[in-house]
Amino acid sequence: MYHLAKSLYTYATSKEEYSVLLLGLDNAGKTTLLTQIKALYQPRTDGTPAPGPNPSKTVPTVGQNVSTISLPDMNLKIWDVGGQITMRGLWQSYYTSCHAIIFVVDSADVGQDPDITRLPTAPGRRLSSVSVSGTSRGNSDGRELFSEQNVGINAGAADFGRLDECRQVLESVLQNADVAGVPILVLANKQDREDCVEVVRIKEGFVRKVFEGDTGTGVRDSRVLPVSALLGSGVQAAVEWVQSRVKWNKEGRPPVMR
Ligand SMILES: Nc1nc2c(ncn2[C@@H]2O[C@H](COP(=O)(O)OP(=O)(O)OP(=O)(O)O)[C@@H](O)[C@H]2O)c(=O)[nH]1
Ligand SMILES: [Mg+2]
Repeated sequence: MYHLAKSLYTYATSKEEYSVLLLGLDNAGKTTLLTQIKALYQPRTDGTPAPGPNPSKTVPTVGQNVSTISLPDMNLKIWDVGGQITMRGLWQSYYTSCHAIIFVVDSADVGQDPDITRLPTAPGRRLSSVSVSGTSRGNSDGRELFSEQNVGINAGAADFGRLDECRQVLESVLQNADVAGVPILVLANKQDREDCVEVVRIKEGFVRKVFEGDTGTGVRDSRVLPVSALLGSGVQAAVEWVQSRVKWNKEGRPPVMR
């Protein structure tokens, strides 16, 4: 009887917790986004809002930052991991336990015409040429997948910014069997910048092609949204999308009860 009462009490007082993984190239704005989300959703103990992002204090992430925000019907535990090449090998260790992925793209660093079909191709740069092995389609060592040659660095396509690198990194995330069925939100960040490209161009230029390609077949649910992590515009819509999709996918990836 005691055990029954205890489990009923625990059930009644606990909350569903979902893990959200922030991914994207270095400098995309992941840490800025996490800081903005905290400012919007995580008041300090005295009730005042947490401070918003401060560009002069932002440094490249080495390792991870994690914060839990409390929403009326769930907690979202948000993992911000470093996007530098040397950090990307760590990403896959988060895949099995995440309920959603937010892939952040710097909209001011994909060229003014972000259409992958226009990118010059250099032999040996395509991800399909990467040898794969191991249980999760070759990601036993993510560093190999994300080596400079494989992610299109020094591709000689200055007009396209880091478009090809971005596309290959997104493809390699989707290729991992551990993220199959996980909702993926792509954020076209830095929409406040004058030199940014519109979300529709990022979507049509490369994201849709990645999702519709071979690597995107395991994606259950995806969306592309414009945001400015720095100013906060679009951030609430992004959180709401994640909130609704993790719930919808709850049977595929059940939450942790806390
Ligand atoms: N204008 C503008 N700048 C932004 C925005 N988001 C991020 N930045 C700037 O972009 C730079 C990189 O931001 P970070 O948040 O550190 O990027 P990151 O993705 O966490 O980078 P890594 O930790 O290296 O993976 C910083 O100078 C930010 O101030 C945005 O929405 N608008
Ligand atoms: Mg960071």
